[in-house]
Amino acid sequence: MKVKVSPAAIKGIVTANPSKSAMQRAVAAALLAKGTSIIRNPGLSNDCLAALDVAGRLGATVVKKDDHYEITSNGVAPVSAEINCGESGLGIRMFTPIAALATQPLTIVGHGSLVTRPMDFFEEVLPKLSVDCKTNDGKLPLNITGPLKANDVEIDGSLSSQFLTGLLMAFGSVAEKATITVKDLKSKPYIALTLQLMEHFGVKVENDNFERFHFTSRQSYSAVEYTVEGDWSGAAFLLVAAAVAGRAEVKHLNTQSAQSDKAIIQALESAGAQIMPGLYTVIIANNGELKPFEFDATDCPDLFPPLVALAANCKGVTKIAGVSRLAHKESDRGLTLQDEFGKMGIRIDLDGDLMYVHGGTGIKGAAVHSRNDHRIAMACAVAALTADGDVEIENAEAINKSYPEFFDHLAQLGAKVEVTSAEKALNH
Ligand SMILES: O=C(O)C1=C[C@@H](OP(=O)(O)O)[C@@H](O)[C@H](O)C1
Ligand SMILES: C=C(OP(=O)(O)O)C(=O)O
Repeated sequence: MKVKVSPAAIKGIVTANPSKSAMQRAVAAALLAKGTSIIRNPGLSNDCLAALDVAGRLGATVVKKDDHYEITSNGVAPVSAEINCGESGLGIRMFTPIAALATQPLTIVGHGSLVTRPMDFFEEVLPKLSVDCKTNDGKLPLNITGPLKANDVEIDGSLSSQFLTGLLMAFGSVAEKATITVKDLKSKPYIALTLQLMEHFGVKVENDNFERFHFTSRQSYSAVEYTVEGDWSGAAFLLVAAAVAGRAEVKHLNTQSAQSDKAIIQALESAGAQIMPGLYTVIIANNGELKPFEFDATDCPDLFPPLVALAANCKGVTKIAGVSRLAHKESDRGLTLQDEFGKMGIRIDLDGDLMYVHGGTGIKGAAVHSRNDHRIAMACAVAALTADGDVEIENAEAINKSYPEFFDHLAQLGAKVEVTSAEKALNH
């Protein structure tokens, strides 16, 4: 699908989409619980739908009601030998240790960018937990045979926090006395979100400074009701759109959330946008010329694309740290942002872990490509708002991975969005 976004002023009110990070975790906890859990404000993005499918294949009964899902489970009891995690990095890294609680051999697959993302971790760590694991040279498919035994284990958290989320969730239902020790953990706030979610479902884990996670006695997940929070990662694009091109109110955003990407507020503040946060709503407005800023996105890597769209509108050079966290996302996002924003006349320099965005030089109308990366499509759409002409985004359907409502929300805020071709694009 090709979508054309034209320059426009932003004005209006919109409700944030449900967080896929929170929704996928809740689906996993509901699978691990015994009884019926209710998930309100459910996400319907591809990653969320993949999580629901995985829960079904691992034995839960998933029923969609008007405004919520009912997930009934008796713990992990696979009804299929193959589990498909779609394109979700969190999905595969979280559900693999959970699936390994079962005794039967399972094959875990995915598609799109997921087939090129690193999974060596499992081959290294799962055998230490009594799980036989074979990867395809560190990539998908994974073949595992459990059952996983939760004992003391030391892991490396530098590539992704998602592996630790998976181990914590799985240990939560079987560990008696065990400690997970993690070295060099990145994306820490995502682990805070995992612990918060586990506690909501009745499993409590103590930690020392996010370095050691202690399970001290056998616990079990309870089937409960859970309401999915609004998504700071998706909303970041709308908040930046408001900061560069007008004013918007985004509702259903919890400013006390454990989500890492609420840090977008700090960047908007440094850039000089006007910010009016409530408890469950955020109003952002343009406040005249935006200033370049410095920001460390090491622990909130998904903010890079909206930060680049913001920086492109700030007069001067913005410096963002954490580029090394981007190499293994849906695309190699440092390079993708450099290429696609380059087409719109914005110079981006990459220097090791640092990104320099040369902003305020004028954004040009151009034809760009999402590179099958949802956050690149959304960043280009936001950049279009202040461009000197239309920006046409090829493979714009990539947004469905996390935020299918994105173009509708942008249009609701006054952007001119037009589907110029419904045909699926060839990969770039
Ligand atoms: O746990 C999660 O929900 C996520 C963790 C982050 O990954 P890393 O830990 O690999 O940075 C983030 O980039 C991803 O989009 C979602
Ligand atoms: C990297 C992302 O997700 P995941 O790793 O879960 O595929 C993302 O949403 O930007």
